[in-house]
Amino acid sequence: MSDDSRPSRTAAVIPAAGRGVRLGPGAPKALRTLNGTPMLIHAVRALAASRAVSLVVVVAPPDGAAEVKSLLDAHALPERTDFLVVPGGASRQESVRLGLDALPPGYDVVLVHDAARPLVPVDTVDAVIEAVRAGAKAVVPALPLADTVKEVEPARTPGEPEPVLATPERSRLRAVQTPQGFDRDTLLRAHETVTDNVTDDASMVEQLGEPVVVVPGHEEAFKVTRPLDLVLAEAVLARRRLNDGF
Ligand SMILES: Nc1ccn([C@@H]2O[C@H](COP(=O)(O)OP(=O)(O)OP(=O)(O)O)[C@@H](O)[C@H]2O)c(=O)n1
Ligand SMILES: C[C@](O)(CO)[C@H](O)COP(=O)(O)O
Repeated sequence: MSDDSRPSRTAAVIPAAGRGVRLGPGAPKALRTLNGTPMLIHAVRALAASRAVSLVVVVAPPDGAAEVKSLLDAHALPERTDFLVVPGGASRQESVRLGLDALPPGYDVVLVHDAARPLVPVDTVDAVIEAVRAGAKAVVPALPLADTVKEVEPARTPGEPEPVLATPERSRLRAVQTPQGFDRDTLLRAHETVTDNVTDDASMVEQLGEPVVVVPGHEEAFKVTRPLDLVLAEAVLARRRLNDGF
């Protein structure tokens, strides 16, 4: 387990500014509740559970910074952790960059964690931090795939059959999660340099030509994307309560 006794200091940026279109109509995804508590609060608690994380920067929906500040004030969070809230942007990439702009000096390890992955276990968070502290410039937690994957020629009309182009060797593929962990300077350089639209921060570091390594992810770090994921997330919380003896 990590601790703060080493000179290295770790901050986490939590992009939480997405609408959650795939989840269906309603409040911005991070503000929707799981067992009565906003998803964002679950995600903040999951990151702040690591004793190595001393600052959490929450990137709120563009017009929701005041609401997010009130939510953080209204929920019990570890006193050892500082919190900042900034408004987000139109894409995940822009939201992460706005979070990085707000990072004060003195943090050399930076995690980027989706608010939409509210149940990541602290051991996964600590494993990512440890790998960065051990010298990796970019670390991603990931899992082997459960399904065979096909590369296709995407249909021009939804529902049309799609020709298969290839079947990539599954043993070499990983499904990537968050938190992704970075040496701060490398992540800042990636966000300053890469302008392509990408879906994760590690791929920006790859584009710099810097090495990225994978550590084991966790099933419970899944992303809440579609309505069925809400059912799964609440089932995981119910199982945890049972295991904790509540
Ligand atoms: N403009 C955006 C878009 C996404 N995110 C965040 O990036 C994370 C991963 O994005 P995803 O799960 O794809 O969320 P949404 O963009 O909200 O989902 P959808 O595509 O269904 O709208 C989420 O925590 C989301 O809040 C963000 O901070 N700013
Ligand atoms: C960052 C991420 O969670 C890694 O799996 C993912 O890439 C986010 O992608 P999305 O396109 O915003 O769902």
